[in-house]
This record gives sequence, C-alpha cells and structure tokens, in this order.
Amino acid sequence: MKKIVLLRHGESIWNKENRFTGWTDVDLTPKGIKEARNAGRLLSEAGFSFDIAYTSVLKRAIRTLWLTLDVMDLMWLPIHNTWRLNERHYGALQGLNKAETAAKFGDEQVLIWRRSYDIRPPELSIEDERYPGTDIRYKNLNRSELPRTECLKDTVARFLPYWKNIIAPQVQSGKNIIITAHGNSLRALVKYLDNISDQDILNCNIPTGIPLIYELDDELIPLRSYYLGDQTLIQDAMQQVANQGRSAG
Ligand SMILES: O=C(O)[C@@H](CO)OP(=O)(O)O
Repeated sequence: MKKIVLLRHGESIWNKENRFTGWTDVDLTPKGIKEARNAGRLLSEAGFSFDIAYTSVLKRAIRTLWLTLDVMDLMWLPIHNTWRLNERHYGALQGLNKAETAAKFGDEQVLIWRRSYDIRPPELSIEDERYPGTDIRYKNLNRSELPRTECLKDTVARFLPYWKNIIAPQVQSGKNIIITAHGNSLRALVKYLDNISDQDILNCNIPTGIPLIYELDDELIPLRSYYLGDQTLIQDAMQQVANQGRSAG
C-alpha cells in the first residue's frame, strides 16, 4: 500500500480578510504559521516521514511546507516547486471580498464562481496588473499557459500532466511524498483520485493546515482517505470554508 499526504497551506492574510486570492502571493497569518507547525506535529506523531515534497510557487504554500518540515526535522528534503500546483486563478475576482461580492451578485452566483466545475469567473485583461505575464517566476511559461481566469476544470487540466508524469511515478516507485498546495489545486487532485463527478465536487471544501492522508493501491486507486486530527474541529473547518462565499445577511 502507498500513502501520500496532501496539505492545504495554513490561513493566509487574504483567507483572514475573506478575499478571493488565486495567484496573488499573500503570506500566512500568525494563525496560519501555527496551523503549519501543528500539521508537522500531527504528521510526526502519526509516524510519517517523506522522501520528496511538492509545492506551488506561492509563498503561503511554500512557507507552510517549510514550517511543517522544520517541525518534522526534514528541512534537508528536496522540494519541487511548480506553478501547476498554484491555486486556481480567480481572474477579475482576485482581491475582492467574498461576502461583499455575494451581497452584490448573490450567494448563488458566488457559489457558481467558487465551486462550479466548468464555469470561469470573469477574466483579467492582459493590461491588468494582476495578470501573471509580467511576473518573473512565470517567465518560462508561454502565453497559452498563463491564465487570465480558471474554472476547476482548467486547474485539473494544468495539474494532471504534472501528477501523471512527475509525482505518480515517484509514488509508484515507493517514495513517500507530501504535496503542500491550495484549496482548489488540491480539489483538482482529490476529484481525479476519487473520481468525483463534476456535480459532487461542488461540495468538497478542504480546510487550511490539516493533513489529508490518502492510502492507495499499486494502481494508485484510493483505498481510503482521512484527515489527521480532531474530526469535529475538521468538520467545522470545512463548513467555515463553504460559508466564506455567503453574504452576511
Ligand atoms: O480565494 C481563493 O483563492 C480560494 C482559496 O482560498 O478560495 P475559495 O475557497 O473561495 O475557492
């Protein structure tokens, strides 16, 4: 049996401010730092160790991984950063407050933008300062790879080649791996692994800073998956993520 660990970054500044984040490179809050350290503790206590780590090119995920590995005394571990694990690009919604956007456009519309599988949020123009084309970390990407907005289906399409060609062969060869990434890039992987329908993925919300363990057979088909930690708190944390897109009244 193979095991992989998926970890969403700890609380970020824009999680706390309830803003659509996407590819915006915001850092962790003090609570997010604590969550990342706690993830390391939970993993150590459960006897996990790793051979390779994968993360995005966004600091909230990178720092979460560093803190987790620090607690586990694994800072020497090779880390592979890829834009393919970045959060889903939220287009022109990036920076807007989620509850205010729901008050303006309705809870239903915001739920569609946040969780529908194949409907994209409004896109950025390439002149917009939020467009990733001028950011040096993406200089080797071509125009067609640089998103102006993404739905989850787009995130699945850009992440899956990396899973299939880079990560899955390592898992199959027996390496223990951790993937530290984002709510929606991890939903993309969960959808693929568990073969969740386009409709049902709407109800999947991944909380910050809680290790999600997948046990897989030799074909990398999941045998079971579970979060490490207090299960009641985890259910609450998932519900909180779902509620972020609701208007206050
Ligand atoms: O804003 C974002 O980029 C994501 C993750 O924080 O949010 P949501 O859960 O609304 O998809």
